[in-house]
Amino acid sequence: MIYLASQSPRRKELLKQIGVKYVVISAAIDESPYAGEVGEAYVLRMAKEKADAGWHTLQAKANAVVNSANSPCVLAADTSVIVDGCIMGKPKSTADAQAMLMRLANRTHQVITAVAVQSSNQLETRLSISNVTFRALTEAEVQAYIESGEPLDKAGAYAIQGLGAVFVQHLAGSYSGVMGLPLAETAELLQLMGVPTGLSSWRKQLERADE
Ligand SMILES: Cc1cn([C@H]2C[C@H](O)[C@@H](COP(=O)(O)OP(=O)(O)OP(=O)(O)O)O2)c(=O)[nH]c1=O
Repeated sequence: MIYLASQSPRRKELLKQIGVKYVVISAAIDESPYAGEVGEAYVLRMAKEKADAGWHTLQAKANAVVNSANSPCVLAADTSVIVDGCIMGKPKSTADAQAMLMRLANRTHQVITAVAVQSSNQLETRLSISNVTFRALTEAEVQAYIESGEPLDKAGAYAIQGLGAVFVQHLAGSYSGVMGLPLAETAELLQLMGVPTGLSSWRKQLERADE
């Protein structure tokens, strides 16, 4: 069992996809970048701060820790879109979303997701960097996309897993990482912490069948 310090529906869905059971806890932090902070450093700092805030929430609920069979751990992540060194988080308004999407049109940008797992004596992180190429976009189709409501809670104002997929010509990297939680890296961190995934229970079943 792990504690997920995230309100992102995508992160919940992706963890479920690999058969990880979790409990959601709150982890509110200030997400403003420092002056001059570069994308990789920023997302890593955000993921660590979310994991740390989640860990403090957990400690405040002492029972959860005491009653937990295994030593608990907190998982958090952060995703940003980077273009020309500029960090794009979630748009603050529809005008902001329009500006972001027009800036991403007809070129390649990076999507960086950091994952952090905090336990009582260990903090481990992983970084996933993907390159995504958008086709050319018209103002009218961007406007229609914004009216769908999809962009407003997504970094870079689009969802590769949603209608935004029609803008994506090429992806080099991790699909789940772009969506908010890189699953290869996440599974590796969970394995380090001794948290089972769906694959580990399949492995156990296969081992039992072999006996
Ligand atoms: C680029 C991209 C981002 N996103 C989402 C993933 C994240 O939820 C969001 C980036 O914002 P984040 O600040 O990383 O996460 P969040 O505020 O949604 O959730 P929390 O901090 O509670 O964990 O953008 C997609 O769903 N699809 C995409 O293609």
